Amino acid sequence: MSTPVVTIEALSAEAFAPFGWALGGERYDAAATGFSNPGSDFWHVHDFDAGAAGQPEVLWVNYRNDSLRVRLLEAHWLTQQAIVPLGGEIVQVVCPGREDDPRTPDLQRLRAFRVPNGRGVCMKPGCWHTSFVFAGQTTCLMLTRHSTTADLAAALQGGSAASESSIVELAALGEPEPLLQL
Ligand SMILES: NC(=O)N[C@@H](O)C(=O)O
Repeated sequence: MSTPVVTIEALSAEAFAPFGWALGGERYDAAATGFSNPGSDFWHVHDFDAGAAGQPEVLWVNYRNDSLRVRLLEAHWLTQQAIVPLGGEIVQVVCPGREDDPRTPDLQRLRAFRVPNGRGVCMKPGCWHTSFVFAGQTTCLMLTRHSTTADLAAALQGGSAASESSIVELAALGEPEPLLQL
């Protein structure tokens, strides 16, 4: 089974639109709700949705996987999830579910985006994903859902299946593990 190679793409709102929203940027968006003066700018970029009855949660996340090989993917079924790198960059891998089975990633449509410091992404619920760095560790601010985090942490710590998230190993699907490249 040959190893698929996936080229890491530059982040843009258009390219990321099938998976969610690209966030932020250095330039003030005068067309958005906000304000600018010589001392600061603020502007609207996204209305985060933690899902019905969801309590939005800020999570601090460190990423250290620099293998650039996609061995597993994760999806959260109730909430959007935003990731904003702080002081570094990440590579965000995203993948839609199969048309006939959203609970299984459609690996033919897997993509990877470079998310630089000062930008971010917010994924739609059900977006299969995983994250990498090029070297070292990148700390990120994450917006997610309180119950999803508690459910996922309990599952990862206890070895049980999560209810609000799914994690699949590509090998268990009989799929090759893509390698990311610039
Ligand atoms: N906490 C949590 O949900 N983490 C994962 O979704 C992830 O992408 O890191």
